Amino acid sequence: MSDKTSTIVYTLTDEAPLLATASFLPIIRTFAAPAGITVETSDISVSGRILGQFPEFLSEEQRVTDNLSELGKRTLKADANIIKLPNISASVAQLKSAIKELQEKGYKVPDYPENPRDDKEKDILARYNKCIGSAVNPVLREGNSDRRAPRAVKEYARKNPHSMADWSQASRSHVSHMHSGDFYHGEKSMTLDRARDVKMELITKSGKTIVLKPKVSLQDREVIDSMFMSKKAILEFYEKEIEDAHKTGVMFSLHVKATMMKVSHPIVFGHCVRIFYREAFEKHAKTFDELGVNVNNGMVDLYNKIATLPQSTQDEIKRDLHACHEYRPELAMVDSAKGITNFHSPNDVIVDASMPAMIRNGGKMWGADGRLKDVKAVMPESTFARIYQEIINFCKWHGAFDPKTMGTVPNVGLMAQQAEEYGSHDKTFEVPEEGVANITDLNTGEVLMSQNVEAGDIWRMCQVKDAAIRDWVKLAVSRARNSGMPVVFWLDAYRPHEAQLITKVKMYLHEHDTNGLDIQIMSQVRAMRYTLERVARGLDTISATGNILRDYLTDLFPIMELGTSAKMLSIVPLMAGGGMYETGAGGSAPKHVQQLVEENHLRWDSLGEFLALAVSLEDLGLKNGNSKAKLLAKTLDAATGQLLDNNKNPSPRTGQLDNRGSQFYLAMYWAQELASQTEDAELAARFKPLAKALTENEQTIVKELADVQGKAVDIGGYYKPDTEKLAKVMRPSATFNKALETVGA
Ligand SMILES: NC(=O)C1=CN([C@@H]2O[C@H](COP(=O)(O)OP(=O)(O)OC[C@H]3O[C@@H](n4cnc5c(N)ncnc54)[C@H](OP(=O)(O)O)[C@@H]3O)[C@@H](O)[C@H]2O)C=CC1
Ligand SMILES: O=C(O)CCC(=O)C(=O)O
Ligand SMILES: [Mg+2]
Repeated sequence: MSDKTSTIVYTLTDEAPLLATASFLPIIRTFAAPAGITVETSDISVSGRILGQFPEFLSEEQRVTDNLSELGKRTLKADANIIKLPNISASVAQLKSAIKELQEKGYKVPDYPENPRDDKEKDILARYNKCIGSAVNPVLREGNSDRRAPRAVKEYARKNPHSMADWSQASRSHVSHMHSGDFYHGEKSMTLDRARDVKMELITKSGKTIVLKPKVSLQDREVIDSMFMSKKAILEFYEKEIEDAHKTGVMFSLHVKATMMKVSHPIVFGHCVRIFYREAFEKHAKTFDELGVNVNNGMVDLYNKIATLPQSTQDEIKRDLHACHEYRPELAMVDSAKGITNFHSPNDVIVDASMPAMIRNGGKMWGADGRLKDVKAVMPESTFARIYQEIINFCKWHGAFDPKTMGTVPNVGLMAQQAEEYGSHDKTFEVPEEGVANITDLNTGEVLMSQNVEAGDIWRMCQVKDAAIRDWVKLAVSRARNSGMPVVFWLDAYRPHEAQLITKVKMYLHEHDTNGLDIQIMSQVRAMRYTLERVARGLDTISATGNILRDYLTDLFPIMELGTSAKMLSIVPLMAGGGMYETGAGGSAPKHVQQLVEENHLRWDSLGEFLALAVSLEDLGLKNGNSKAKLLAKTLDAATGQLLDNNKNPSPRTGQLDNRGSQFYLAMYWAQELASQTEDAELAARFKPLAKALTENEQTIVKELADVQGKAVDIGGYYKPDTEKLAKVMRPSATFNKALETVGA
């Protein structure tokens, strides 16, 4: 057993997952060491990523390696075994706060140059841009995605159903998307006949050639798409929908994915804000221009920038903004108590989580008065928005889903190698002038695809590699075989890109023994309807989808079934042979940090980490023939089962069992399982003292963990907490800490 193959890399990320790690990592290391497993860490937090970008601004001791790139390289190795926790996909406002915190801590990283004046500032901005949005996942996801609710978790949810609000047939909530002029309607797609290098260029009406992307190397049989969103069409669409919401008296909400679609969706978001407050923006255009206000980053940007103006001007602008509300619909709120609207920041309402939350709430969102109300959910891109209308239709007709009886919908997602839209940031452009946008072969000059575009349109090219599609089909077939569930490929034959995929899926299905399997291909809306009809009858159905629907469905169904996507198993079988185990599909829940700091209670549920660790250990055991690792996995699964059976999940309420208490119980059950098994006497002997110490001191430890709650604590920072302070806060039980030491390395 070589050292290399016995290593698990555990990521250090941000917010609640990072806090939970401060307590969980010592537990993992205690259990892993007797099996010869080393647990390394890799800091890929926002602050870590920033520091990794600017070594020359830092002192020798402050410098860190670019962990994200290193970890990205590791995913290409056959022995990679990575546990990846959710991380912040930062908005510009979050990035600026992180920079400020680092500067205050003595790290001399440069300011964020919003409007770079020279090459040096342009370089700084380019480096910072690598830290914003979904900067981590696309680098690490060198495999397709397998997300599902483990049986024990599903059973737990059936026995302990979360609340689901009622749906009324009279609900007025609905989804509004564009019906022309969006990415869907003008899309072109092709499968390459051979490897080619291409460029993306704009031939302007005035005769200029603007090269937007000088070179993209494409592989043989790769699928590429060219699509654009018309600015004119989206502005008209917003005007119409805002007016419609106002006239019909429903609340207005906008749902985008500005994290993953970090180039296109902030633009899509900004247009909506400017149309909503059109009169105020027209009146103050000159001032906003001078201040460099950019509401693509949300109203927060506007409020921050006008703060430099004389009070009377600020008041006038605010008055004019408020005046717009007179003839505009009510806006959905993110935090009604603090007056934070849907327009505050493009990352506050993230479609994959926000739409399920709305559906779980009986189709309602919060209004400014703190009440739940019917809402128009605006998602400009029609491609995937329609699935939400379909589920709304279903809920209006059949009522809310019942977590006690509903079936499960696991997902097999085409994600590898920056598949589809989620890999398109570096090939997405806001068109500067009217013209023809071409994807042109660099060697032959052949124009592969061309689009007529106008100034302000968003033009992008997406790619998906043949090997990724082939691997996805293989994964779908193997999940169907292993689970016995039917699989539906959610593919729309009318959409050019998906028509190309359908051809490939049909071709690659022939490579497998599909005898006895139920595999179908259906357009999104039909697939949704078919799946929901089964869900309501308690039947299970695997969804095999592209990258965006992977993201949407792996929040949507888990939130209906389990109350959160954080309890999912989320496996990325890396194409090079290794494995990455993501912890849930959930995010990093900023309000959890606030509760910890104010009340020393962490409500974060580490169930996702427990599940990920078990599959990571199992994989290590299987690949290395390490029977101890396999046994650790088996006993951990049993311990997690006990944790669920005994209801030892964290409570959201201060004073009750929290994340630390839940982790303690996991450790106790795990140690008991190891001590009592008979497969490996050595491991049993190693863990007996720990099992005894934890069992005997259960009450003391739980009390020690509860006693610290209720008071404010200092963890020495938000984006870069102080490691020692954090360890002290997250490991407050001396009895527990001492017991862990009994195992020894
Ligand atoms: N894979 C990744 O790296 C991902 C990262 N993100 C990032 O996460 C941040 C927040 O995103 P947001 O859209 O608010 O989604 P979250 O999933 O963080 O939060 C939604 C809500 O779900 C509940 N929740 C989620 N996970 C857990 C858990 N483990 N234990 C208990 N409750 C949980 C919390 O609700 P409550 O406490 O009220 O019950 C939380 O407020 C953003 O920065 C986003 O970019 C988002 C998705 C994936
Ligand atoms: O990377 C991100 O920003 C979010 C990822 C996400 O939502 C998911 O994978 O489900
Ligand atoms: Mg998601």
